[in-house]
Amino acid sequence: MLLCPVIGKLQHKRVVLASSSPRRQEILSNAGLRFEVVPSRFKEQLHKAAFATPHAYAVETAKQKALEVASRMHQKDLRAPDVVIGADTIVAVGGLILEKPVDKQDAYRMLLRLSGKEHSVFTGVTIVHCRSKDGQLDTEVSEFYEETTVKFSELSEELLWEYIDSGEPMDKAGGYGIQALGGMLVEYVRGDFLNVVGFPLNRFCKELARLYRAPGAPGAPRRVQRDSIPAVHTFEELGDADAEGSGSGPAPANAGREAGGVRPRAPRTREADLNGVTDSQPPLLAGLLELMYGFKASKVLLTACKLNVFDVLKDRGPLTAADVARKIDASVGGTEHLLDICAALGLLDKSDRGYSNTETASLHLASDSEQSLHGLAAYHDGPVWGAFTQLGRAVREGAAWTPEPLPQAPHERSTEETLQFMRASHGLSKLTAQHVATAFDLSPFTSACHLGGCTGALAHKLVQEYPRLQVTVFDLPEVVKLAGDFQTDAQPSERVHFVPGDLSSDSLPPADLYVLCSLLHDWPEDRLHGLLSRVSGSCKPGAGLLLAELAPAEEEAAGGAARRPPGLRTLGTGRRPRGPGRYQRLLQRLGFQDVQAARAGGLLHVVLGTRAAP
Ligand SMILES: O=c1[nH]cc([C@@H]2O[C@H](COP(=O)(O)OP(=O)(O)OP(=O)(O)O)[C@@H](O)[C@H]2O)c(=O)[nH]1
Repeated sequence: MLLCPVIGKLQHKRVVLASSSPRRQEILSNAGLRFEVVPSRFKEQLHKAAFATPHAYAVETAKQKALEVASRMHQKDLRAPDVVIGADTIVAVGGLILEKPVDKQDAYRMLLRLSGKEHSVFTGVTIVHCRSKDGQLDTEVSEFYEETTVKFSELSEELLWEYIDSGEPMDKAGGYGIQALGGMLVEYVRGDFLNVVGFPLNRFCKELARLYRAPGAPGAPRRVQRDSIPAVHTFEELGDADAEGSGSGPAPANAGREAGGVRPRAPRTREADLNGVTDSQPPLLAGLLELMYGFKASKVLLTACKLNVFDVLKDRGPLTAADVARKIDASVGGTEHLLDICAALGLLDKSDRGYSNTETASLHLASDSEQSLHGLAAYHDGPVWGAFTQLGRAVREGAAWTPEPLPQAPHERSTEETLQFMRASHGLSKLTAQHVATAFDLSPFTSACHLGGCTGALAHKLVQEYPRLQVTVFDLPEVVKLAGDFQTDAQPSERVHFVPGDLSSDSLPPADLYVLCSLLHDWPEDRLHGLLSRVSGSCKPGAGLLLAELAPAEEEAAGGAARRPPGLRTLGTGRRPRGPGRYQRLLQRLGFQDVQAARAGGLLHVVLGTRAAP
């Protein structure tokens, strides 16, 4: 029996579930839906840190799963299915996203993290309507997510391991199955139970009802245009893109928007190309053009930050260009043009009532938000931009230059330049500190030394996470002198101490854990070896070394970078970024044992080794 007003809408369509999850298959077939199952081959490895919220990550992953299947079936069958459904379930706790555990230890870490606490389960769902037109796949995407709160009891070690040994956690988000043995761990659930199991049936039915209202009514599925911030070709195109985006056909109130994050819009791009269905442009040529045009988008973003556009729009309703112009003390025409480009880049929302921040802009581009990257923007708009405008001259004259000019020449900096560098580093550290501090269980260590620890953002997170830990921040005297300007907490911890010194020449403060974070990625091999040998020499047997470094983009890690320009974050090293395996081998060669690697959010990977007795 099926309830015709909802599931019946799909009765005469070829429906495909792009999921291998037996739970999703069961939930949907119990609801009377007839469908084929084609598991997606999309790798669930999007950069989590690139998403403003956990649900934005789940929605994007669900979308990519569904689009991959739609595209593959279209190519293979020369006939696309009518509807493809994709879903992704994740657990979010304390700023972390948990997916399926990779092994028993991982399951243990996840369950320990959930023990005695509330967490959120998000399932992102995407419904892709497909049509073949002139041999091309045309897709219309609708997406949403559902959140359920789950509270776990305190779990004893014995119960944890018995549960892990049952094998149940391994294919389940967060390492538990609420519908089976895992139900015993749960104190209460607030929200849709089936959402935790893997598919929010109730919300899905509401979405179908909304989508299949009279054709042309508001809420008809929106055409998906592009899934990243568009490349800037000309400013004029960007203005057009915005006009297209806001004027052409109704977009459902929640499509794209609910995912949080930057909402994509793109100018005059062929749909099929963007969904990866056909890729008529050689990747290198597309990459080449993006490199040529990319600086325009950077400059728009950096300028809007500098003029405090995102501060003015934060926590306010939509403002007109004239309102914004008044507040930033700029011309109305110029401001309007800048705001339009920001909207076209997906940084602002534009409506009839004016402009407002996207969630991402308020979270990362306003100067006073907890996760602000305003300092990083100012650093790139100032010294980094300055260094790059002098690049040709530096190359011709043989002057030393690097893409990150300041850390390389610390003694030549003015106080303001040092502060600018510290603000940039502080923003990034605050964003990644939680992930770095919790990637491994560091509770056996009682003293740590963060080498190049700058403002102490990571040190403060470490002492918050580990109540027995004392942390020394070791950095250049001029940095230590200014570190007091950067309060990371209302109550600075007495367990964080600052010691001035130079990493490459002074003896390192004693500690049983040394930490290096986001420091080594653009160092040449000899300098890297030199520092790691010095650190290794300071480690007593049993002491640890924790390295947290930029993770190469997935395609770079997989060796695909040869076809593309190198990742921008490691620009200037002249080689592919080092993956965790490289650091693991280095530590092993230096006499560290039990060297393990883990992901720390989407931006970093972390490697931990223990110094063996000589
Ligand atoms: O309480 C429960 N929580 C979660 C689950 C199951 O966990 C997985 C979540 O993983 P994902 O969303 O990535 O889906 P996959 O299984 O990998 O299938 P895809 O092919 O769609 O990627 C999901 O199976 C949930 O059902 C659970 O069973 N109980």
